[in-house]
Amino acid sequence: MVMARLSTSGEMLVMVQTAAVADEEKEPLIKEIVSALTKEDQIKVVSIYLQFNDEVSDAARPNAPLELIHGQKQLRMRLLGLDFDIGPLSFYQANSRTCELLYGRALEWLRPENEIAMLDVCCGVGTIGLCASRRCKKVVGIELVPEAVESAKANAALNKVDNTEWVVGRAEEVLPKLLQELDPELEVCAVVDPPRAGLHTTVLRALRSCSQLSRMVYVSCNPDSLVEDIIKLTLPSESDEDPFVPLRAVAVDMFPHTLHCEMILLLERSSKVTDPRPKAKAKANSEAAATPEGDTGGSGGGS
Ligand SMILES: C[S@@+](CC[C@H](N)C(=O)[O-])C[C@H]1O[C@@H](n2cnc3c(N)ncnc32)[C@H](O)[C@@H]1O
Repeated sequence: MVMARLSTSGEMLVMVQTAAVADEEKEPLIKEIVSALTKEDQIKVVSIYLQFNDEVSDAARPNAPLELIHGQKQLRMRLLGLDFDIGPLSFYQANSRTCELLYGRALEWLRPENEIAMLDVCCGVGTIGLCASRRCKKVVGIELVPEAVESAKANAALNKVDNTEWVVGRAEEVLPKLLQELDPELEVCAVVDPPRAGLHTTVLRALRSCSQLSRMVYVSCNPDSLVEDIIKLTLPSESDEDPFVPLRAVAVDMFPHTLHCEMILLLERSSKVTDPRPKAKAKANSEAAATPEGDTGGSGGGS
């Protein structure tokens, strides 16, 4: 398996994954890979990693042996005026250009302004949180992969951002405690951007029951898990007076010529949203009253 990542300046990081090889086969294998990947002038391969993976999986595995066999450790990406250094094991959006549109719209809807604190749940190398950090009081990012969290910290320093905090761990283990320990005076908003499986029930419950959390943007690459999670965040229940309400949604064509896309969905607390339905109902009633004998234009029969 070969994973290739192209930077905005045309440089490439490549990770080659094979089954483990005997010690005496390793050197010749490395020589062959490096020579094959660097002889092409048109592609500037600046970093090559080799990972041994004996499991039945073609994904980058955080705990499998990994070796830098050529060039620099990380690839630099430029995004919305900031620089991000990323390694081979960290998630990074596949399409840099569309990614700017995605983050731009997500943050426009989220409005992480002034004194508000922002949670970046499943933050990867900290891209969304860092893009928001100059607008809000504080950003707290949570991410499972240690390499990505190290990059998020380094990326904050690289961009001279000093109001962020990055926590490594599973969101379902870290987030409930983190929300409980928040300064109660602080208003909070959140971006959640989980993997295809969506958010863990514990995370959904913690987000829903945190009254300081007024607004949330859900970024998703899987409409099935998005729908399931949104139902859990919005369905009215007797014990919860103030569920979230979905307000806006848009699809972003992150993967052109495929059936896949990213979704952005804005949720606000129901107490902060004016229900448009009474207005619509009042309008329909006044229109019906203005029609002679309330005639709706039909043949006169009831329904
Ligand atoms: C779709 S990516 C989004 C990353 C980042 N927001 C971005 O736009 O680049 C999902 C991220 O969630 C992380 N992740 C997966 N399961 C997680 C969990 N249980 N808790 C926290 N992070 C998790 C993955 O490692 C990955 O970085």
